[in-house]
Amino acid sequence: MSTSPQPSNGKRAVVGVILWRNQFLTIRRSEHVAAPGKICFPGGKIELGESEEDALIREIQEELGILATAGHRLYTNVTGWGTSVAWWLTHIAEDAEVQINEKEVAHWCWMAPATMLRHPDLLSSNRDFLASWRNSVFSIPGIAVPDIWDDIDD
Ligand SMILES: Nc1nc2c([nH]c(=O)n2[C@H]2C[C@H](O)[C@@H](COP(=O)(O)OP(=O)(O)OP(=O)(O)O)O2)c(=O)[nH]1
Repeated sequence: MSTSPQPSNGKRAVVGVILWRNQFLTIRRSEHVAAPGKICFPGGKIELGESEEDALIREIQEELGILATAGHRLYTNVTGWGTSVAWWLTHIAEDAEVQINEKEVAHWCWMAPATMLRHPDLLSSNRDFLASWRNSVFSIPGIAVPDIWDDIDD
C-alpha cells in the first residue's frame, strides 16, 4: 500500500469512517482535548511503531468502547496544522453498544453527509475529506455521493 503524505509537524493520525444507513458515525470532541467541541469521526494519533489499522482499532476502543475492524484506506491528506491523516473505512457490529469515554468524547450520533458538511462545528480537515468525496476523488463502498448537498460551496 502507498504511504501517507509526510506530515509537516511530524504527527500522523488515523480516522474511522463508519457507515450505517447512509450516515456516518460522528463524535463531538470533549472539552478536555485539542479542538474541543468540534464534530469529527472517531480516531486519533498513531503511536510510534504502530500500524494505521492497529491505531484505528485502539482509538475506537478507547473513545467508543467497541471493537472495530479496519476495512481499507479511503483517502489521505495533511491538515492545515500539518498532521498527516489516513481516513479508513471501518466496520463495527450491527448490535455494537457504544459507551463513550467522556474524557475524550462529549457525544456521538449518526449524521448524514450533507448535515456533516454544513455543520458549523465541523473540524476543518473533515470539510476537505467530504468535499473530495463529493468531487469523486475517491469513493466509499456502501454509500453513493448524495445528489443534494443544499448547494454548499466547497
Ligand atoms: N479524531 C479525529 N481526528 C481528526 C479527524 N480529522 C482530522 O484531521 N483529525 C486530526 C486531528 C488531530 O490532528 C489528529 C488526531 O488527534 P486527536 O486529538 O483525536 O488524537 P488523540 O486522541 O490521539 O490525542 P492525544 O490524546 O494524543 O492528544 O487527527 C477526525 O475526523 N477525527
